[in-house]
Amino acid sequence: MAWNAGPAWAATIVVLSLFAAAIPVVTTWITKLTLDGLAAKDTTTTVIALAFALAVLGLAASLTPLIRGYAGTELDRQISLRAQDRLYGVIGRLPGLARFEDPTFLDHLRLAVQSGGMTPGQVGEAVLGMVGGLITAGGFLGALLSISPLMAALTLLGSLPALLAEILMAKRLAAMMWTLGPVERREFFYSQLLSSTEAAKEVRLYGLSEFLHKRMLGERRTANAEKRRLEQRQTLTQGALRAVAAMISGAGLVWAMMQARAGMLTIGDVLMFVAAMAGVQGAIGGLVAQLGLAHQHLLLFSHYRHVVGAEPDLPLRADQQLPPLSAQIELKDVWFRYGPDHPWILRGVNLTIPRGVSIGLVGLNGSGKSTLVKLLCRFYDPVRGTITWDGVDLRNVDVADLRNRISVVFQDFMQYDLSVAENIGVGDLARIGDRHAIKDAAERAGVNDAVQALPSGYDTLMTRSFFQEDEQSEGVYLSGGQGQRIAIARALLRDERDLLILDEPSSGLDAEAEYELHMRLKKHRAGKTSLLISHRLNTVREADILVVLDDGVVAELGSHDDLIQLDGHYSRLFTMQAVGYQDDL
Ligand SMILES: Nc1ncnc2c1ncn2[C@@H]1O[C@H](COP(=O)(O)OP(=O)(O)OP(=O)(O)O)[C@@H](O)[C@H]1O
Repeated sequence: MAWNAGPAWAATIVVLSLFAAAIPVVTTWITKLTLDGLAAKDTTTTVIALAFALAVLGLAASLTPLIRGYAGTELDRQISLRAQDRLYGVIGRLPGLARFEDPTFLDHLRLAVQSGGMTPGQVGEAVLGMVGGLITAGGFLGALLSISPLMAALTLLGSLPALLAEILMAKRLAAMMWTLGPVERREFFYSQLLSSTEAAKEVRLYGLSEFLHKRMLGERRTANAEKRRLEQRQTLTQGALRAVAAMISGAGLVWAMMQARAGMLTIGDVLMFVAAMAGVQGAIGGLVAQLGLAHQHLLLFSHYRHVVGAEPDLPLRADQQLPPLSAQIELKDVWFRYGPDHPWILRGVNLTIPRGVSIGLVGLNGSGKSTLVKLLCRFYDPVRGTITWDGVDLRNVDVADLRNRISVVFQDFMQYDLSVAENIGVGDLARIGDRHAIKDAAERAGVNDAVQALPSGYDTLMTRSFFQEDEQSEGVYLSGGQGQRIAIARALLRDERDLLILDEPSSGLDAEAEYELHMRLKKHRAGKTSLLISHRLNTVREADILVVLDDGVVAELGSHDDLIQLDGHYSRLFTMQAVGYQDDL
């Protein structure tokens, strides 16, 4: 990945890293030769040439890290861009909702996002650091061998425990990060609540700040305690290993001095020896640290790989075309629950939605109406039974094709921190710049006048979290009902779709606005296939077919008059609402 992201930068880094690793060894060797030359009173120009070489090496040693650092940062930027592109591309292409409701996947996702796509670059850096460390250590060890094979072996041996300890620590660190995943996600959740605009009202009214604050700190303390434990172990281990290394160096130094005093070593040899001891230990220490880092980054990278390699949460078989709806959508014995441990929500739903017919779907809270909508959009597949579109099983068509044929106002609709025009335009990206179509959709949703009255009309931002594009004026917050109408306009922008689904589209509107909206929608839905969910039965009574969902099945089906005559659930609920209104008179 690092190579593909920026081959020229990667090559520069490899060459400079190897060069930088060799510089200390060559410098030390030349210094030894220079000192020996001076001690032997060498009067040839060799000493001058050696000194000149040292000066050039000094220059290279000071410039190399600078250029290497620049190349490294640039390569990191390119890798990160590529990795983010891939990560969010994969997340965006997940066809269903199941992954977003799976805590294990969400933990992998958090760690993948947290690594920011930097891990491939960091692993590459660490590997290069290790290769560099090997070159430096190898060079110095060679030099050390020529002076004392015993000291060379001891130095090497002294560094091995550090290598093993670092691998162990990296493993523990990665395991800890995984264990702390849910803790840190909860901490993030509390901190978001404390600082979010949406939650600010309730948090203040119910006096939740202290409560959330304490919980947030509680999670942080748990994470800190876990991290502290690991760091204490790490500090102890590293302290012991450093002591061993220092003892070996000290013993080596005493030995070298004694040898020099006895005339067995030259001044250059002593310098070479001292530098080689420090160089080998430094290089192996660096190598060990890089190994630990590489291991840690690789483990973090495994979360990234888990997410980018995630299988689609729905089996994708696009072997059949999805033609425009010509006959009907049919649910046959549809059973559904959100997971094997969850209760059944739908228990054998049979329902036909003929083309050109308006359906009104009613039922008590939790009866499964929105779940049925999610199945029609194929955010999940039925556990048993089938949903067909003109006889074609939804499992066999491309989900993008299916969704392209549907327009929905969800009960929990979105309000984006974008301009009003864009908030409507995202309903049909091909027309996001078509101001005429956007205005037309807003008019049909009954929100055009309100939008025109905003400071910048359709260009007004629907948030006060950002400044407008001019960086001067602020956006606005719309009222609940106005926001809902914008969501309706968004759905109406794609009104040539085959199926229009409206899940509680007027829950936030006042009575007059609701009446007016339903009159507009009635006109709009006439002759089109639509599914309207509402608890206010006077708004669905006009539908061609009313469907009552109860206990996971279609309990009643027919026109308003049929169901009143049937004297069942619908009749009871309708009468209750009607009487409620009359009592108020
Ligand atoms: N993503 C989910 N994971 C697990 N359970 C869920 C999920 N979404 C909904 N449920 C459960 O499914 C049941 C049906 O929910 P659904 O939203 O479909 O009901 P509804 O009929 O639309 O209700 P309401 O009238 O309150 O909007 C509820 O018991 C709910 O707790």
